[in-house]
Formats: sequence, C-alpha cells, structure tokens
Amino acid sequence: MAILVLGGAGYIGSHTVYELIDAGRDVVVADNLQTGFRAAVHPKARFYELDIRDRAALDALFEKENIEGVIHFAASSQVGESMSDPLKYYDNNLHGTMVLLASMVAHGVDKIVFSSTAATYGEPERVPILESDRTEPTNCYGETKLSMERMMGWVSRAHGLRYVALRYFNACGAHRSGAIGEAHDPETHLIPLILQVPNGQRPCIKVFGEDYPTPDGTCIRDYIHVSDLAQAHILALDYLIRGGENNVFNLGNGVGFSVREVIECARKVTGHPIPAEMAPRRSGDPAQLIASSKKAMEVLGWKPEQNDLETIIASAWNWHKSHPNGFGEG
Ligand SMILES: O=c1ccn([C@@H]2O[C@H](COP(=O)(O)OP(=O)(O)O[C@H]3O[C@H](CO)[C@H](O)[C@H](O)[C@H]3O)[C@@H](O)[C@H]2O)c(=O)[nH]1
Repeated sequence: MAILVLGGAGYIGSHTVYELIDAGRDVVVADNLQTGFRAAVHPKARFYELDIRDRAALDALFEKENIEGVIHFAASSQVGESMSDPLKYYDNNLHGTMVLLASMVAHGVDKIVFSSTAATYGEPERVPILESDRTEPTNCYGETKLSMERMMGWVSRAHGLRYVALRYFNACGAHRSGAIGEAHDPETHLIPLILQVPNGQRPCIKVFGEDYPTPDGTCIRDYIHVSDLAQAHILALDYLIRGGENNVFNLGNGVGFSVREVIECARKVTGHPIPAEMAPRRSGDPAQLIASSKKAMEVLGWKPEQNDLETIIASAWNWHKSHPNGFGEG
C-alpha cells in the first residue's frame, strides 16, 4: 500500500517524501503547486497536481491508488500573510482539510499525520512548552492550525479516523544530498533571508524588533532540521499503523536562539559580515518559542540528529549557495 503525501512539493513535504522513499515506502504526492515546486518532488513518487479543496480530484485519487495513510502538509503557512489575509487561511487550511477528511472517510482511509505548529500556543506561559500548555494563538495561521487539530478530534469521534498532529517549531536546513532545500516565493523565513546576503541578493538582514523581553531584545526560536522533522512523520505514521491513539507532539530541539544569535552563527558559517539593520516588530510574533519534545522522544522514539545550529545553517548554506534562485531558472 502507498502513503499519500499532500503538499509533497513543498519544503517539509518534499524532505519527508525523500526520507519515505529512502525507507523503501511507496509514495504518492499530491500538490497544487501554489507554493510547492514540481522539481522538489522525488522522481520515484507518483505525482498528482491537485488542490485538496477539489473533492472530485481527491475522490479520483483515492479510487485509483491503494492508500494506507495520509501525511498532510498542504496548507498556507506564513504568519504575516495570515494577519493581512485571514480568509485565505480559513479557505486553504480549514476548508481544504474539511474536504480532505470527507473524502478520506468516504474511502475508508483512517490514518492521518499532519503539520501543526508552535504558533498554536501563542505567547507561551513558560518555556520549554509542553503539549498540554495553554493554546491561545496570536496569529490567524496558528488559529487555523489549532482548529484543524480540533476538527480531526470531532471527525475521529464520529468516524473512527485516527490522527497525529505534529507541532513544529522553526524548520530549517536542507537535504544531505543537496537535491532539495528551502525555497519560498516570496521568502519570509529568517535563515533563507539571512543567506541571501552572502549570496549577493540582499544588502542586509532586517531584525524585526529589538525590544522584546529577551536577553538581547530579539525574538527567540527553536530551530529544528527539516530532515529530523521528516523522520518524525514516518515514526508518527508507523505509530498509527501499530494502532496508536490520537496524539499531539511538539517537534523542536529544546534550545532557543535569538535572531541576533542566528545572524552571528550565519556569519561564522559563511565567512561573510552579513550587515543587520533594526526594523519594527512584525505583527503576530511571540517573543519566545522553545519546545519540550520529550513526549515525541518517549512515545514515538524520535531523536533529532542535527541539533547543532551551526550544522543546520551549514546545510542550508550548502543548498542556497548552489541554488541561489531556489528551484527557479538561472
Ligand atoms: O527578515 C526577517 C525574518 C524574520 N525575522 C524574525 O526571525 C524570527 C523567525 O521568523 P520566521 O519567519 O523564520 O519564523 P516564525 O517563527 O515566524 O515562523 C515559523 O514558526 C511558526 C511557529 O511559530 C510557524 O510554524 C511558521 O510557519 C514558521 O515559519 C521571528 O522572530 C521573526 O520576526 C527577522 O527578524 N527578520
């Protein structure tokens, strides 16, 4: 039987497909290529260009393929955009998931692992954050992801579907082969933007806020390598296949780095001075997000392997310097 990866042409999705294929699994990828890239899809995966809001296209896929379980990455994921265009997030993330679950239930596919986010917590009560801590999103992106988790809960009660929600902290880095890496258009993520400076594509990096209640005044995040995240999806799917119950797991390294520290580390890795410029706070940003991933380690047996920021940034730099235009031309 095959694993269906929705959003398998995107950043975390494409890395998960590479790990699944490396592990000998049969993989079907579906993506509407709105933000994903056809070139990021592993050549051994069967590809369907479809939008998860298109019920007929999903039904046709489930009828044609023999799907054992779904890994669902197909969603909009930019904090800033979710504040200026919230309805896009309700449509793509919530409506999309609603159509998907209806099609899964109709075809008897009852296992799903999906991307949730640290943004479900909002401003945390304490760090490191536990899965049982308060969830009060400060941005619409986090709100729709939390609603997706709750939707799964109700559908599970009614129809017996089982799910694992993976709350990622800050995904970064690139695949060890150098074949795929992080590419967004437009780019909004800190590490790729920093690396555009040594790549000659941007004169400096803007630091969004230096008046946060943190030691150096800039936001603190927990940076986790994308291939470690990818492994967690395989472990979560196998947990469901073994009969595991509905669950939610944080995925992070448990160590926080400030925006300034990330820039300093990138200077060390690239040997470039990377000038930084202070800028106003970005709407919706919590001051500090650090994960406790103890539960994922204990229940899933997950162990992040690339837990050193320098190694992570070096793997990102390896991709960005050889692919300055991502998957595009030139
Ligand atoms: O040019 C930039 C870009 C970002 N930042 C700062 O760098 C930090 C990291 O920003 P990212 O945009 O790279 O990541 P976020 O923490 O905002 O978001 C990430 O984590 C979220 C969970 O909190 C969501 O999952 C989201 O999809 C994911 O990209 C933030 O403090 C942001 O303000 C800058 O200072 N300058």
